[in-house]
Amino acid sequence: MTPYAVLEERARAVLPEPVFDYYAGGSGDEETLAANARAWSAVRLRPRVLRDVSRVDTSTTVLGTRVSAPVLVAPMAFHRLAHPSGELATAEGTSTAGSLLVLSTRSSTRIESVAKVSGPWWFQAYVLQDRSLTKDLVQRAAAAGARALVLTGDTPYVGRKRRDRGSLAIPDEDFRANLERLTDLTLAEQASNVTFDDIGWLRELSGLPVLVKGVLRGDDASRCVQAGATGVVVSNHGGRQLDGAVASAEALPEVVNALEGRGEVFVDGGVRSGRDVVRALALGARAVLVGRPVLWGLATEGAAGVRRVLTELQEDTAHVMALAGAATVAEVSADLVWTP
Ligand SMILES: Cc1cc2nc3c(=O)[nH]c(=O)nc-3n(C[C@H](O)[C@H](O)[C@H](O)COP(=O)(O)O)c2cc1C
Ligand SMILES: CCCCCCC(=O)C(=O)O
Repeated sequence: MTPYAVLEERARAVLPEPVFDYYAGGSGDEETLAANARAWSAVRLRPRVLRDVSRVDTSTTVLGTRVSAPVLVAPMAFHRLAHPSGELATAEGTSTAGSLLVLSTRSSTRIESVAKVSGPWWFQAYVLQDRSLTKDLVQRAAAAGARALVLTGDTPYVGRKRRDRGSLAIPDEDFRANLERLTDLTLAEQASNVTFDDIGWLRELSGLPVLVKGVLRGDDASRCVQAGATGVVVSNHGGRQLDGAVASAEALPEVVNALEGRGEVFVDGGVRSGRDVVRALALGARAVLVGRPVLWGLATEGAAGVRRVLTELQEDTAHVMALAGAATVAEVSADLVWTP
């Protein structure tokens, strides 16, 4: 079993089945969920020999913020389903690992409380049916110290997951952690009329740089940047939205080529090892985001588990960089990828 599979099994053992299924599942037949992991494996590396790798530095910057490694925490909903300390534990584990948390609109803990215990963090924005709710959330996030917004663009409707058999109960207090005044629940659903124009709207509201998450095409990435985005996150939502969508590793080169350095490119989906991190950087990503592994760490050991997942990924990244002949993140360049 891979270290990731071992961790996943540990989480399965401690989580109620509906919660595990909600976290682990993908949409439809889970084709894209499976494709994500396979596509990283298909990227072969061309290691350099006879390079001085006696010291390897995995640190880098993301939108100007220094992080200990190019590995960030993806936005994920409802961490209190995994652990009573929820997003507070995730924020603590993330900052002690020197990483950066992207806090979900669907956080089950108040934004301001997370901000107090967090290192650098970004806020993930879903545009909700009642846009005044979104306005309030992003302005609160900016006031609480978020350094960027991540607008998720791939969720006009939530993907249908067969593993969700309707038995997942989200406690009202978790659902409403940041939506106390909500009376009509439908108003807190994702809006299905979000467009490129909303990038400028969010920038103006918050005064923050905006990344667009869920981009899988070069033309969309270009339009995001033209509309004012500072970059994009290449993502298929961890295989939870359009099943059959291209794997993230397959989409990344098209997006990187289209942007030609006009914005920072991040990627997520199936990143499970230092090999995958190095593959992503070599294909042009600034950093990766990891999702489910962080939830498994949180479920099994709280903040310490989140920290462990991130530091093990960092250490593995350093090891893979050394064996590939790259002493710094800048040295992880396109020539490391083998093209048949
Ligand atoms: C349980 C769960 C909840 C998620 N919630 C959100 C969310 O609230 N907002 C969002 O933009 N993406 C959300 N995502 C998608 C992640 O941000 C990310 O794209 C994906 O998990 C990365 O794939 P990985 O889990 O294979 O690493 C969620 C993913 C999972 C597994
Ligand atoms: C009941 C609201 C579900 C929000 C969707 C969170 C998400 O992006 C995901 O589960 O994936």
